[in-house]
Amino acid sequence: MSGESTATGDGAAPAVESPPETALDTARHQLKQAASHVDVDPNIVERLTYPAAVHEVTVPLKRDDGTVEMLQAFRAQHDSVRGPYKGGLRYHPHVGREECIGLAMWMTWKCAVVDIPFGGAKGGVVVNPKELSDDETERLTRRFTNEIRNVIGPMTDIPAPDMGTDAQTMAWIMDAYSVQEAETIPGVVTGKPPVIGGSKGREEAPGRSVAIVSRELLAYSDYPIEDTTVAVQGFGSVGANAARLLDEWGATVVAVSDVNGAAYDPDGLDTHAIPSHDEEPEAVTKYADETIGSGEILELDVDLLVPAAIGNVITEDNARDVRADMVVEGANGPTTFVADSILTEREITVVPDILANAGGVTVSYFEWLQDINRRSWSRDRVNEELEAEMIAAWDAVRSEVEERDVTWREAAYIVALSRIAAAHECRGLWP
Ligand SMILES: NC(=O)C1=CN([C@@H]2O[C@H](COP(=O)(O)OP(=O)(O)OC[C@H]3O[C@@H](n4cnc5c(N)ncnc54)[C@H](OP(=O)(O)O)[C@@H]3O)[C@@H](O)[C@H]2O)C=CC1
Ligand SMILES: O=C(O)CCC(=O)C(=O)O
Repeated sequence: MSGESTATGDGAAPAVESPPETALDTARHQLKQAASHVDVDPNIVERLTYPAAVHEVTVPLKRDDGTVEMLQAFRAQHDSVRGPYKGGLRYHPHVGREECIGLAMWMTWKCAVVDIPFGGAKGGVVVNPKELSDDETERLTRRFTNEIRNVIGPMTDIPAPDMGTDAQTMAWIMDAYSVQEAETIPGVVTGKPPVIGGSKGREEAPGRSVAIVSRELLAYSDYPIEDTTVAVQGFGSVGANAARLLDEWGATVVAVSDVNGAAYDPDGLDTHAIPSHDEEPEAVTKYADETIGSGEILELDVDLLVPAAIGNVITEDNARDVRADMVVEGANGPTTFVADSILTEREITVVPDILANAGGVTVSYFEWLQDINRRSWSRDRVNEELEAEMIAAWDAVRSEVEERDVTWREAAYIVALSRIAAAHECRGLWP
């Protein structure tokens, strides 16, 4: 299938080697570790070790030259005890079945940490979006929507953007789905453009929550933000928004990177002058005076490191070279399980993805509420409510850190797993 040959194409030029642990391995290890801290029915843990369903489809893509390529695509649905499945869709050459399951599990915990009434899902198409024209991306998206339309819906499973997809992709999904249903159904996806029911502030939200959590961690650790140095790997929806906010709030952002490498200035970069992935892909190093490698950014001697690109970048091989005092995970699963133990042993504080980047799905929830009510919120209201939700989640996790003397990741899992297990107990697991 040509989707498989696309998967090994060189267009994305990954800056890291193939993953030593799959997202699913990591997610399962983390669940097992969390379960050891919580008084939870082992049958519930066993249930949560597996996805409820994984839908695998093949999508014919008609290229502009008239040829047709068959692409592989997935939608993994993990758990819906607290509400409809929720999670992003990525277009990336390395999308895989196990990766989608692991990412769907993280969505379940993430929604529970911020206490929003959704479960976890994730999906994607095995394709390099940088090799597609806009027309090809639209055709692919509409056809993919048709292939999964029976398993998505505003009350069942609600996709959103992730790597390689954006607001326009969500608009095409909403349109393709609505045409089939013969009515306009904005709530089938979130992360849409505001003109068709998207929420103001959704695009910046995951980066904003990474910045909020970083700010809280710095205050908690007695690091004045104006004396703090930061490095951010990935300058897309998550990384660029996080870097720019931290810059605005007084931190010195010394390095930001994309797939080609990093712009570096020990005196601080002007993050607004560097094009984000949305503004111009692969342009971070284009205008920089000084550059370093994409991997090197992870080993800079900074106070705070924010990996916000792809998964599995901090591994057994480089975890001992990380020199930051704190890591706030912007990407999903940037730290492998083994690397996480090494960072813990080295007393490097790691705030996990399921808390740090949860602002995206939180504002997706606000968007879904706005769609149901057919009433839009102001950007100020969105940002104020996001701030309140993130601080509540931060406080819940911080309490567990303090009371149980566990890592921030264990604490976030304890909060999530307790809420999910309580819902399973209450609904009854075994019919
Ligand atoms: N978008 C969302 O709502 C959310 C996303 N996330 C997670 O955050 C991460 C980033 O997503 P998002 O910001 O949306 O993605 P984008 O596609 O907007 O941006 C990704 C960024 O990472 C860079 N990048 C890609 N591959 C590599 C690589 N191999 N090495 C270094 N840099 C690389 C890209 O560079 P280039 O421009 O050169 O391609 C780009 O700057 C993912 O893990 C995603 O799952 C988490 C929560 C919500
Ligand atoms: O907004 C959403 O529904 C999900 C965003 C996402 O995929 C994520 O948080 O990883």
